[in-house]
Amino acid sequence: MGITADADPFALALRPPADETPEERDVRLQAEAEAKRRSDEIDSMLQAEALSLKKRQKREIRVLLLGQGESGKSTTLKNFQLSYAQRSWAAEKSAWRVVIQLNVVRSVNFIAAAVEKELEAYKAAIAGEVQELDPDADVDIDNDIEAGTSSAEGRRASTPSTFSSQSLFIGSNPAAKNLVKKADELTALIARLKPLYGVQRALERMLGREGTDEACENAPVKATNGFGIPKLKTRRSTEFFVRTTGWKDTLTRFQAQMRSRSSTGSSTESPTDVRRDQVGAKLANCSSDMIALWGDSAVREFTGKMSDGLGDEAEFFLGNIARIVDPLYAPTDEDVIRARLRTMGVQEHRIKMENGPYQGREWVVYDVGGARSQRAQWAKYFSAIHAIIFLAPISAFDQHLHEDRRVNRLDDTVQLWKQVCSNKLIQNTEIVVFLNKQDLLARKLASGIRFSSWVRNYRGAEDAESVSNYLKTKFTDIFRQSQRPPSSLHMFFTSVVDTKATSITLVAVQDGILKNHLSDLDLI
Ligand SMILES: Nc1nc2c(ncn2[C@@H]2O[C@H](COP(=O)(O)OP(=O)(O)OP(=O)(O)O)[C@@H](O)[C@H]2O)c(=O)[nH]1
Ligand SMILES: [Mg+2]
Repeated sequence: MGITADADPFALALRPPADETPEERDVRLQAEAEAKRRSDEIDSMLQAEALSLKKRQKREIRVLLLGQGESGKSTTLKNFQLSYAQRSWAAEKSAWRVVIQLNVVRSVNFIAAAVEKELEAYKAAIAGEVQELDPDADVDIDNDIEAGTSSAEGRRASTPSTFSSQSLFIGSNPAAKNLVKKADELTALIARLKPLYGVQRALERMLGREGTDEACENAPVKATNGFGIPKLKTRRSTEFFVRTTGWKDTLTRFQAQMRSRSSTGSSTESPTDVRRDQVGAKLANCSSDMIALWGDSAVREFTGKMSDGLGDEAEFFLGNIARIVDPLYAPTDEDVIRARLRTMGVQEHRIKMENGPYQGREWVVYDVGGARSQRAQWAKYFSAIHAIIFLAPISAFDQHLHEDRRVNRLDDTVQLWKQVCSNKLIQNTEIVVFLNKQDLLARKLASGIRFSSWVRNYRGAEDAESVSNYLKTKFTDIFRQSQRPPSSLHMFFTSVVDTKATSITLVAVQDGILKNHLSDLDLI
């Protein structure tokens, strides 16, 4: 049996009252007409908004940057900003000063703690107070700073046992023996650098320190061996990060305030001013000792033998200490490109093209955190993107993940690449691969580190071109297995710290994306 008007609760509710007068009827009809007019108005507003959003989206090129931690994703993003939005790049440049100073101080503290650890081990051996140092253990500089101790002091409190002074001393780094010849000089130098622990903390607070990524510490991840690479043990990952991009606005505003205060001659100092002044003074005081530490041949030899630990930015910034700690220091384009600030979560960046044939069009670039604990967040960005740029840092073939030292970085990249290729959500997406860090690969191979020692199946020459071509073939083979159209893969050899070469690569990337997405991008 069907529902009658009497049984339908909606019809019942909307039915005019049975005793409605003609006047009441007119009022009711007028109110109904007014309600309909307003509803139509809202509908057409929503329609217009949806249309304008669609139009805007048609003018967007949405790109997702993927790859393990330190693969060069954020550096690639900076290249987009430098190439396509020079005005906003210039406006934000000065905000990077604090990050760059933090990069320098962090590297110096890391080296000082590593050297100190070796010298303490040597002294203990000489004094007969031998304690076992784990040759594979890393300097946990963040914990030392928090605890207010040096790395070696912190370590002294750990379980002692015995072994021969010879093996103790040679333990962690074969280049360590040359440090001993200068033990007293280096110990005094490192003692003078102690104020830099406080400077590191202060700089982190200026950026809005958010702590460490507990989730990725000692993560029990099973190491897979795509290339048959040895595995090592875990270590803590405690690199500084900020979660949002807001720090740039805060620092830019702060710097603008400073400029206006100095131009008006105002002398009222805020706590941040005081902190900044103290940081500046301590940096200036330690400047010559920082330069001396990095300039020391034994220290340089020792750090050169540490494959994991110092970031790729370290060498560049340590070579420029005097310039960076100068009170009038203003970051250059290259400084900003090289600055390292770990990404957490997924950050959306809108880059409006300020010039060129696509002026007015907008890049929407999603920059993700690459550490293992971050990767679960990637998938929800897979839909509605035009392209993925996959960063493979191929110089890292002899290095291990910060978050899990059992896992070789090249091996991890290969596993990630397999996952990207087999993902069903991105079957129609352009895939761009940057076989990145070519400059470091060339340098590493030239220094005598052999690719074939780490990738046992490799039989080619030990030069960057041969190794890169070998990897290109391997990456292409994996892509082919996914049975996707070969035309959707674009592969480039890159060093994304080279901004000139990268800007040319980005034009090729843009052309590749636009060519294959003519139908869904509103092109002239
Ligand atoms: N020499 C050299 N350094 C590079 C290259 N690409 C990136 N770097 C450096 O490597 C470091 C890490 O780069 P990022 O761009 O921060 O890496 P990321 O992939 O964003 O890392 P997460 O944010 O941790 O996921 C930075 O200090 C860069 O300057 C390269 O091609 N050559
Ligand atoms: Mg990043």
